[in-house]
Amino acid sequence: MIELSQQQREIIEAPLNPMAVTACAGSGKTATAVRRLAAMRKQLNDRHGHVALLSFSNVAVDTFNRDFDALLQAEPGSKRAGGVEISTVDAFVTSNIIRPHGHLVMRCSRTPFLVHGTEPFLTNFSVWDGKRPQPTTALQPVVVKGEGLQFEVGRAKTVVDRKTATEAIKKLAGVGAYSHALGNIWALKVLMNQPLIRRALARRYPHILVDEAQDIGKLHQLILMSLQGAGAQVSLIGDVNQGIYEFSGATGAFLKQYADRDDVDVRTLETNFRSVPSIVKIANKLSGRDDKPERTEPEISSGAYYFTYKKEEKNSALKSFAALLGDAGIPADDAAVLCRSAKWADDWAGGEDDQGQGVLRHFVDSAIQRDKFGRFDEAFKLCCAGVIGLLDDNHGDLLSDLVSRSRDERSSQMLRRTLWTFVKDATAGLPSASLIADTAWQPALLLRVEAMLAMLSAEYGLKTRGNWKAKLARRKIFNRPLIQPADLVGEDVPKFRVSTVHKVKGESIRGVLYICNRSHLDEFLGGTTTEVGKIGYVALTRARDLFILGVPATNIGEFAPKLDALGFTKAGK
Ligand SMILES: Nc1ncnc2c1ncn2[C@@H]1O[C@H](COP(=O)(O)OP(=O)(O)OP(=O)(O)O)[C@@H](O)[C@H]1O
Repeated sequence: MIELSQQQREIIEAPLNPMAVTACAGSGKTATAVRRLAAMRKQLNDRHGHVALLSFSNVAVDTFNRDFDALLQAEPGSKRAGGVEISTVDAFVTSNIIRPHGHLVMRCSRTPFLVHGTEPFLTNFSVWDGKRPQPTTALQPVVVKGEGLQFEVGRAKTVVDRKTATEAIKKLAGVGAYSHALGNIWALKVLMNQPLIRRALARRYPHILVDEAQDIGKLHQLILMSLQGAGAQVSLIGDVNQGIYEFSGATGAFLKQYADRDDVDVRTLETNFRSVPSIVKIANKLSGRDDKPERTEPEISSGAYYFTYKKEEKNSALKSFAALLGDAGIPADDAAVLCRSAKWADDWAGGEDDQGQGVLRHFVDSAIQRDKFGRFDEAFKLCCAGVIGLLDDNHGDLLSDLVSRSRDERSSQMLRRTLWTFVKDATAGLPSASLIADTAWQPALLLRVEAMLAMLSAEYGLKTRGNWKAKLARRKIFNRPLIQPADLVGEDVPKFRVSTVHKVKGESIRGVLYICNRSHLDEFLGGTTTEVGKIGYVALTRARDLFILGVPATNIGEFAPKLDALGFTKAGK
């Protein structure tokens, strides 16, 4: 059991008022939030009201659930209290607003369902961007100050004529479908048009506590403020320096502005329990904060270092990292190589050449996720997308039912189980990615998928599309395995978890190697004023004991003096 700090205790025990907690990295937001949740529930004198603790990832929600249960178990005689809900912001909005009430504003005659963009029936739903048709599901709503909603599409963020976009969105809504981004618009519309629903929700959730509040985007902000307008009290806890979702409109501004309101109780968490002092010191310099490290510097080599690497000699960089971990007594499975982008992470994990196209590509990627990375959840999602691509158009809503973890009907659960069995079983289900793709993997896939589709039709009445075999034809499939078997690599290269920084947000990792290019480094050193600067800050503050910065060999001359001045040590000195 941890001993709470005074700042943590004061937050947990504060009266039931709206609160804004700005906290530093590693400050124990998780422990504080679950205890605050329990304390709020105890204080709440309302049998029908629920206290909601919301965050932004399933990983965070799982952690909260686990810690909350552990907390209750530690209290003699207590069991999981009612009146508490822990979920993601999206799941909260979906289950409380979109699914039960969305049809009122979407004007559809069924329960609305989320589409992922890959469902074949979506080819009937496009929007003209002024030059070419684009998928309606690619529309991104952006709230523009003074102008309301604007819709952008594509990498170039082309602004689509508002009337054209609205018509396309309504057409999609007419069949009950909404994309992740559009769902929030419908939720907001329900709250704005239906005051009774708004008030009922505020009565059901009189207190809403949002973790990772720097990631609240404009539409989520409007949804929360609408509930607050109807009587709910909203509290926020977060760290603006870790706002790494600016690209999706989450600037951290809401958390900052909220703390300025007179009716909001403002608190701070300023002790870093995670990292050794030398890492906290650099984090302070980058963020302009003055957080206190709780830990003392261990005797064994720890802290913040840099070394150079060459892109074409990745293995040698990984070996150097392994050696530094060895010196610090950190096992490889408590270490990670972090990159700014998914493409880089793929490269550093020994990325595979692209194989497969269209629907077949989903199965290729599914096999790679399962066999190379052991990511079964991801493999399952991709496999579902592949199967849906082989079914008739009118099964458009199946994918969201299958992938979501929401309470589904029995038949849907059985279907999930059938597909899970297919994904897990490399001998009778999704073939092993180590098979030669064109002569062994694809033919096996075809046979096994055929058997599965026959079963889906017999057991669940799911109709297969006429040309399904053509969708699994050998297009862009080559005479080599989907993944290089480890024993073919030939060199004794240490295996590390390789990830984007975004994927490890919220985690503590003993040893971190953050691979940078020149511009990542430049922004890292510029502090937490830019998005890439914040990404570097998140990478740094994941590290408990050892943080290594990988600097391109060609840029070392320029950066070494700056890194030395910041408190880094050159590795091997
Ligand atoms: N009062 C405490 N005493 C000792 N350790 C603590 C205390 N509070 C939290 N911790 C520990 O600090 C570490 C960091 O906590 P946590 O992961 O919740 O940080 P966080 O605030 O969510 O950080 P970040 O935003 O950087 O992800 C955890 O190992 C946690 O157990």
